[in-house]
Amino acid sequence: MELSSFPLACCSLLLLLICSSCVLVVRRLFYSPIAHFPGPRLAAATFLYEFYYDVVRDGRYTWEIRRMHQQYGPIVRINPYELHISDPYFYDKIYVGPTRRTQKWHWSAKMFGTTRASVGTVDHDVHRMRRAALNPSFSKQSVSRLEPVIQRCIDRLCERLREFSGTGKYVNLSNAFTCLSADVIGSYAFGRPYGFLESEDFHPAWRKLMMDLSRSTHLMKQLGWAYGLLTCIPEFLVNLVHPLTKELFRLRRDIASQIAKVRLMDKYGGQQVPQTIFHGLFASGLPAEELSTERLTEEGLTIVGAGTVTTAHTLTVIVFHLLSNSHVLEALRRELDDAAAEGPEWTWTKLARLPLLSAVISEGLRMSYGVSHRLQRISPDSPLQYKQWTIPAGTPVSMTQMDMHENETIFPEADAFMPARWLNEAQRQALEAGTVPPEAREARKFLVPFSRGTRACLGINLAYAELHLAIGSLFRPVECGGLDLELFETDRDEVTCELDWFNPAPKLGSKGVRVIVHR
Ligand code: HEM
Repeated sequence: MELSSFPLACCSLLLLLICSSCVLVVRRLFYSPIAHFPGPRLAAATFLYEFYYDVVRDGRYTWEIRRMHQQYGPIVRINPYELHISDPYFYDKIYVGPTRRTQKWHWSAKMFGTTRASVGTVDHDVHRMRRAALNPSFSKQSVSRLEPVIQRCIDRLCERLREFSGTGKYVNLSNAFTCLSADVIGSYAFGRPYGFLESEDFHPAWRKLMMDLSRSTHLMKQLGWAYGLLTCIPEFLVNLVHPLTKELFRLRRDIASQIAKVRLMDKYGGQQVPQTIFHGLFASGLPAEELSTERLTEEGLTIVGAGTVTTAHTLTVIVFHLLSNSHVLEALRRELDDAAAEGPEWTWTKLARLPLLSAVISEGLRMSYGVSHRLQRISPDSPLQYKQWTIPAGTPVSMTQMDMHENETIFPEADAFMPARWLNEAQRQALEAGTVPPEAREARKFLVPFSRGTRACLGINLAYAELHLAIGSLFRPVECGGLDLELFETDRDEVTCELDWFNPAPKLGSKGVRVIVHR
């Protein structure tokens, strides 16, 4: 190309870009199947609106969507393709079981960089196949078999915490719980714990990595192609351009090598093979291409990520509120004292029957939300009817768990930690009278930390087992191994969700929930 024609080529290209952008905007605003839904025109015209709140302002679109609902009503178009609903009574119509095919939206499914894992699988039938292979490892029975491993990790955590008593040093519980959940999932996925609980300071870098990856989900969604590009360039360059991606690659490599080991064990280990999630996958009958190390590495990455931050966050929120509400803590200790007096058995089954402990866990799950990001689902074959609105088949529709859990009509004083809201009247009176309430309330229609339907959390049973065993063990009588904890320079801000990084995150610069361990 001659030098003189270069500016002309640039101008033509620019003009083409401007014209095609205009056509795109007109199409989105006037000819989209959801053009008639309410919402800001700018959000309907371009993803830049969401980009501004989630990338530039670091995870604030969730709150902007709340504002939109105040202005436009319970159904809002929040970007060129997606509708968001704020109505707890509609939740079960979006997050449905196998009776209706449900797809994920390819645009948001790539936010974890694992589109071949169950969590990132768009297609309903492929997801069903992948999920069916994983489900047996996460059934109640399988998790009950895992209980000794979970309890061993919790006992180790308690021992490690006890080492801090009398030293005058505080412990960062946010980090400690992240080590606990990572060691549990490491043991179950690959047959050996990561060993993070042995780290002197509870390995803050691990939690930071998990949260940084969580934070980058918005960028992955908006600029998924950039991640694809990063995977193509040499690793030493990746480190210069984007150090977090280098860490992610390291984690991927580590998981891939763990999977390769499990594969070898599975082939040559005979009867000695430990029952791990990946051993279960190799025995699941999935077709060979589904068992490639590349795909299983993505599954492993999600399992490690999903099984770590979520449970740790819920535990942190629960302990913070218990230590801030002495009357609830005293009642819980009484319940656990009585349970301990019944005999040495200390199992998930026994603890799950304790009404106040279960109520504390439900309230903790409510206040920690599960995930803070809206979850998109698509009904590919049939339209959805919401009030007078017909939502065309194939439209991504989302709701936000945080909106459900903070709904004042359903949960009055939603801001307050009130486990009693999960107890019936008789149980509540018993609690106020200082006795242990008899049995827990069942209906929890609006508590959705794990989401619902075919795409709901895979690890529900594991999470409940960890929560019951960990809270039950931390606050059991001291002579049975329990602990006496006190908050250290920690206020509510440390557990208040200020930023939506898919997982709830507190304000920037947060130091985590810190405690002093008393003798
Ligand atoms: C308190 C703890 C937990 C909470 C609140 C939670 C919440 C959730 C939610 C809301 C989803 C749906 C995400 C989506 O639609 O994109 C999900 C999916 C998932 N969770 Fe959990 N989770 C927890 C613990 C765990 C644990 C311990 C594991 C262990 C492996 C786990 C593994 C997964 C996986 C693999 C998925 C993807 C499932 C699929 O798409 O088929 N989670 N979780």
